[in-house]
Amino acid sequence: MTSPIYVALDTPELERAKAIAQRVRNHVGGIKLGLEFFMANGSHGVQEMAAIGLPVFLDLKLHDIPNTVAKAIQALRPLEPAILTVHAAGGRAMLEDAKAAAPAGTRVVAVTMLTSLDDRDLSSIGVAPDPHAQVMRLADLARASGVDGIVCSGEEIAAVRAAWPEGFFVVPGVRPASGPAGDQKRVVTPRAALDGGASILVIGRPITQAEDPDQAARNIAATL
Ligand SMILES: O=C(O)c1cc(=O)[nH]c(=O)n1[C@@H]1O[C@H](COP(=O)(O)O)[C@@H](O)[C@H]1O
Repeated sequence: MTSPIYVALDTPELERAKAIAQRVRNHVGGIKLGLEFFMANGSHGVQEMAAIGLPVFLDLKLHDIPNTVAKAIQALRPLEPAILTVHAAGGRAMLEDAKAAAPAGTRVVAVTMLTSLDDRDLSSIGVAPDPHAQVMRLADLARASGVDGIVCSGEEIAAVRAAWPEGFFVVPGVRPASGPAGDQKRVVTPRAALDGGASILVIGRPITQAEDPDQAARNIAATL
């Protein structure tokens, strides 16, 4: 069975990203490249990482007017990422245009409420302090817009899966039982996220900051 773990290679250093990917490649299902990597290495860096042979999740969390997001995705088309993120809060037209602009084989997933936020953070941006309701609302919007799925925390995944059985769901903010949460606020274990119905798990620092990333990935895989 292919591993549901996508390792988040959050580094600006191409050689470090390559080295970690090579070390963990037998214990993960794919690699995630985000803003930090993309700002430093651009499309060329993504192509070099793709050559390693694992599926690439390009996590740029696009959020702008529909035309700008669609043009940005058109510019990324040659990369043919397996997964691409946009922000659900960009609204229906943006989500529709993002999906239309993406290559046929790319799953477009909409970030709902970042796992680094909690109810107080919602209040501070003028949104009702109810993470569950906010995620469900944005999941409905994402589904109606025709994108492939959403990103949410492990706290909401079971309800999201029940409401959208065929959706593709990405769960970050997962931590092995003993690990530090760092800047993440809505955290569950990898096992709990998978049991709740996650399609894939995004795991960064628990693997990349470990003394032995390969062993860390193995240990997490053994709990699934
Ligand atoms: O879209 C994401 O991947 C994402 C969404 C979200 O709500 N929270 C979140 O942490 N992420 C990403 O998931 C990764 C989590 O990394 P760690 O906290 O180190 O495991 C980072 O690359 C984040 O950018």
